[in-house]
Amino acid sequence: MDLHTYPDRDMLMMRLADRISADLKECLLTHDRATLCAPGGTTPGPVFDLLSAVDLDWSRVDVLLNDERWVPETSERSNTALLRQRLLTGRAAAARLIPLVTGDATPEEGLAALTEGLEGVLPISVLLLGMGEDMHTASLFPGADQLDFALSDNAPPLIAMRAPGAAEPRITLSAPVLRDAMKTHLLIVGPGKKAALEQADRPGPVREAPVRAILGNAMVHWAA
Ligand SMILES: O=C(O)[C@H](O)[C@@H](O)[C@H](O)[C@H](O)COP(=O)(O)O
Repeated sequence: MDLHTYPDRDMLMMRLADRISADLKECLLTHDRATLCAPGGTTPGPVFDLLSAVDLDWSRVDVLLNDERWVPETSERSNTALLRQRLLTGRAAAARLIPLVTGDATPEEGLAALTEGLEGVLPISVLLLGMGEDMHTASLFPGADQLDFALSDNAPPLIAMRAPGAAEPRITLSAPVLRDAMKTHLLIVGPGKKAALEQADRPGPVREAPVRAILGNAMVHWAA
């Protein structure tokens, strides 16, 4: 495992934002556009704040969530709202947001339109992921109804997912799309997630620790 440990969370967020912006700039040197794929949840806000001020050609960047909770954007659980408030502001307001939610009642109903919206933005250039203490990443939760499908090599890019560990239905990128990313960073903080990471790093079935699907490709960034 490629684990990077930082003296504190502030340092982690600064160094990670630097790395992600360098990855994006490098990609834009040789490609017309770059895709930055980002998590929701409570951890990445400070990285987004720092990135939003970075001087790069954001008009050539597509921003896509790893996964979305099936809630309206007015909900405080909306990952899209988090991106709009913390990342797609300042200089980064010029980036293009690729939606992962529709006004449909269920993710199954929105799936086809959202999958069409992914055309031209894959593979992911720079992938930032989070992880839960149950070792889920994106919305690949242990015990989720579509987990085996989402982990399979022939999975479609987007999957509707319901899981005991998730408060609402989700839509998530599948394991093959996450694994195809050119650069992958996993952001975790705190002792509970460190212990979970160590457990995931031991051999075992991916379905019991879905983060294993990407662990071999990822730079892992941790601070207490
Ligand atoms: O919508 C989500 O919940 C995510 O994208 C999810 O995969 C997240 O990254 C982890 O659950 C960690 O979440 P925290 O940062 O809140 O611990």
